[in-house]
Amino acid sequence: MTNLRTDLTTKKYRCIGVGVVWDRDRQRILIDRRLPEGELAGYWEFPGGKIEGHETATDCIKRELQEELAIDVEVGDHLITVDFEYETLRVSLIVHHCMHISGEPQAIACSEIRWVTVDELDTYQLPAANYQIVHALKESKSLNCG
Ligand SMILES: Nc1nc2c([nH]c(=O)n2[C@H]2C[C@H](O)[C@@H](COP(=O)(O)OP(=O)(O)OP(=O)(O)O)O2)c(=O)[nH]1
Ligand SMILES: [Mg+2]
Repeated sequence: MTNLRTDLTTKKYRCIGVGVVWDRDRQRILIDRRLPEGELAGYWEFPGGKIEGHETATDCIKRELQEELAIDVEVGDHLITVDFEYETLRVSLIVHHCMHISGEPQAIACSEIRWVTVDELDTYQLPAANYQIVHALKESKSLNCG
């Protein structure tokens, strides 16, 4: 009971807009590597960030991708929302498919960027919450391929 109360009062909660950015021929997705210090240091992720008070998830994703990677995207369909609890943080990741419109991705707020296929995602170290996203991507891919 004490632990539960401590968790409820001290655990930070953040709502994050996340983009699965497809290249023009819809073969590859953009992932970035988090900086070597801070939360989830060195993990690979889908780009995104905190939803500000006034924003929709779509607004947030468009803004974050411009700020973090200097790319312009069209935010499309919702893929999945993942609620996940880390040791010191609770997050909701609101994930949308995006189309890359323009701009060569720049590693502004991350250490590295790569375009990868859905199958290649398995070889990268991703935050625990992201496995649900990868699963949803594989499911939508198998549906698309009939
Ligand atoms: N962007 C992103 N965040 C993720 C993913 N998976 C995952 O667990 N997270 C978590 C890690 C962080 O705790 C949180 C997002 O934090 P962030 O550092 O990107 O947030 P931000 O860009 O708004 O940065 P800041 O305001 O905290 O400086 O969501 C993911 O695939 N992409
Ligand atoms: Mg971010």
